[in-house]
Amino acid sequence: METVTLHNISKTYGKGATPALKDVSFSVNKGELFGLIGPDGAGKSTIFRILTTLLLADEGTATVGGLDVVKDYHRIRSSVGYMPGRFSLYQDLTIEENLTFFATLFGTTVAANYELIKDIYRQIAPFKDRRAGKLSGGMKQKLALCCALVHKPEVLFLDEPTTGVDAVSRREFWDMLQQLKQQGITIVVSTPYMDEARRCERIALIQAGSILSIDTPDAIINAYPGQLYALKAAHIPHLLNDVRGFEGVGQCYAAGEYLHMVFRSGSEEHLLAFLEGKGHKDIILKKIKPDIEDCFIRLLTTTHQ
Ligand SMILES: Nc1ncnc2c1ncn2[C@@H]1O[C@H](COP(=O)(O)OP(=O)(O)OP(=O)(O)O)[C@@H](O)[C@H]1O
Repeated sequence: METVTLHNISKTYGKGATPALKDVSFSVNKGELFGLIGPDGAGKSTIFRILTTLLLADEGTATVGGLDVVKDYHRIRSSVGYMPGRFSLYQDLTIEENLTFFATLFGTTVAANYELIKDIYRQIAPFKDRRAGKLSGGMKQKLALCCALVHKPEVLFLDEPTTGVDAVSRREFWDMLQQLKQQGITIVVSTPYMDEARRCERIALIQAGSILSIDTPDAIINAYPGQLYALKAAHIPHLLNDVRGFEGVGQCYAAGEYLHMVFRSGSEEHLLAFLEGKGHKDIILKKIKPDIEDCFIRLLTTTHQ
């Protein structure tokens, strides 16, 4: 059953501006952990603002829990949890005061829905008298999640919850989301970190207001056309220039300590001979499986050609 739907949603902020969303359509199933994956400015926050009824789309329709975001905005607001990208807590209130405040706002109490938040809250409870402004990034994130959950929402919208948080806290956060999913909550989460896509059941890759692809991470990876290679040599900056000068190579870009590349028409032997001729040493060229970032880059060029 579909819990969140968007049909042909478009949005432009102000006259003459570049559209933030262009004809976006997708749906999220009940109980699904769905990821919106894309770089800054892709349009992720705009989608969240429309779905949480804070912003009107110019065109298209959207529903949450079967309710229309325009007509039924009031009912939607009480049935969803929203953790906006920018830190949304009251800096001068303590952990406990923030949580009580959000519970009161929704006409409930912390005790009434404690079961849902207890595993997360336990981790920050030792600091419950500390002001939110004095918490670490990871603790702020846990508190914000508790506040978004305290009224037991059916759908949870999390806008870049792991941005600016350390690697361990990021991993812990995704573990928490898996646990919430077990409790039947539908979760829509955005991230600019491609490696986090793997933690979602399905993802939408989004760029410049358009959806490039929607599927499971595995299906997106399996749909990668052709063979991807990783290439390394003693001097990487020159290598990138030289490879780009070789006719038979299609895309080539830096990816960690390697370059990732695909052949357009050339072969491994020809490329190796070409690079050796340019004086490159210790060359490693190997076939690799793409990750989500490779798929994203590939989709970007095929979509914009
Ligand atoms: N209030 C606003 N007024 C004008 N333009 C806006 C506003 N909010 C967003 N935009 C523009 O709309 C586009 C999409 O922005 P959006 O915030 O939805 O992207 P995002 O993927 O969430 O990225 P970010 O992480 O940077 O917020 C961007 O070009 C952005 O500059």
